[in-house]
Amino acid sequence: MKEEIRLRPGSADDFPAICDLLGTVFHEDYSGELKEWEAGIFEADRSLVAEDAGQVVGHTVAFTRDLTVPGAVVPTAHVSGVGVLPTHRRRGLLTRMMHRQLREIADAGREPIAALWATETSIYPRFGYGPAASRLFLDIMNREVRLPAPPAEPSGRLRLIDPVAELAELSKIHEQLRPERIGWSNRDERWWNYHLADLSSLRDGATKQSAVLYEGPDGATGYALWRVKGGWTNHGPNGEVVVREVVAADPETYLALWRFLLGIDLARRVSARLSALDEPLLYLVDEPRRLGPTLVDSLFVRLVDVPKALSARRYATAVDVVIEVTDPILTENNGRWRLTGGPDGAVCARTEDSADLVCSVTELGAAYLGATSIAGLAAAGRVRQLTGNDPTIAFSWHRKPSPTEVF
Ligand SMILES: CC(=O)SCCNC(=O)CCNC(=O)[C@H](O)C(C)(C)COP(=O)(O)OP(=O)(O)OC[C@H]1O[C@@H](n2cnc3c(N)ncnc32)[C@H](O)[C@@H]1OP(=O)(O)O
Repeated sequence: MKEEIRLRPGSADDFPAICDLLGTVFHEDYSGELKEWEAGIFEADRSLVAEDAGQVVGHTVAFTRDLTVPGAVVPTAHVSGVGVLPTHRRRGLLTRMMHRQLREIADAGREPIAALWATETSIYPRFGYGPAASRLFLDIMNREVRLPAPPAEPSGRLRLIDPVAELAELSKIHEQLRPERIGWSNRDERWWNYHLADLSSLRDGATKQSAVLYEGPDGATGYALWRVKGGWTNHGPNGEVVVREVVAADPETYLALWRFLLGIDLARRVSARLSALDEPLLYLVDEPRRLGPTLVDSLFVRLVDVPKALSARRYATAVDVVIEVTDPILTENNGRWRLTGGPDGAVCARTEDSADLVCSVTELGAAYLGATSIAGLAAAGRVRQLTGNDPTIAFSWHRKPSPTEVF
């Protein structure tokens, strides 16, 4: 009789087989430097494998990190490394792994939400993950856009640095800004090393990673990371600056960093793949159209513990609303919840009162970071508003999410 495919916790011994699987499903070479890179952040005790006759045929892992949400920093299971071998796809293995992983996160009780980046947008809503943030891919014609002049007497100056040698500086700025930046994940030393690792297999024909720091009288206030893909045509230089990250504490720093990136010689394009929907660059340049923005989904959020998650974040205005939630996977979330609170905090408790709105846990995940409008979801028929008590403004936030890394 054919043995059933079983799910079991992963272990450090499974790591080579997991890398082989990830290499197969993501069409990458996960041997050598990529394998070493992944080993630096692998959490064996939070990995889940599907095993068929001794072979690892499916995998997922939840990384232990925090996420900044409106008004709070919340422990968040960062789900990643999801794959099922092509020989075993569409037999419900992902479904089994997602259900088991969510149950384990819920039972552990530490993380009220989970988050992930999806390779394909349609995969995760069925498991309660809602598209909670969007990003802009920018494809900038750098010679066609003008930025305002820098201040006559700038308070800081730019210095090219080795990002690994000056990790402490980068980390300090990141930590100072993180509590306010929706969608940012904390980076301990392992995650900084992972983030800054400059693997040749990830350069896609570009130079090694470069970095610049903006330093004012009281210390560094921002940095940028980028690479350049050199190129020439019959018309001359045609390089592309590939921006990885721009972190700035204030408008002067932000302007200085982008002036620098847009002005790099021998480049005719500047690309950035993690720009926020309210990216200040949109409001700085004279020709935003020449930024070539394309809208793409980014972070998906799953409320694992609905009352805990809803009371963990803050709200833009006073809110007192009853939400009827459906969650076919974590059924303890089913039912009516009264959310009361505002800018200083919130509480959420089970109620028998009648509902103002009805939705699935996926829509709550989509609205959680303040970027997806509840009224918009209602207009799409995804949320049912039963009364005029509309929490759309309360759920929104003054800045859009700006996740800085695909984990
Ligand atoms: C957070 C991350 O790591 S994102 C990375 C996701 N991984 C990848 O993209 C790697 C390549 N793909 C794969 O490894 C697999 O196809 C997976 C993991 C996406 C899906 O695994 P499977 O075991 O085939 O999924 P499963 O059989 O449980 O399918 C569940 C449902 O999702 C649907 N589904 C699965 N994959 C996809 C997809 N790529 N696009 C659209 N729908 C999908 C199935 O059709 C099925 O729908 P149904 O219930 O209506 O029939």
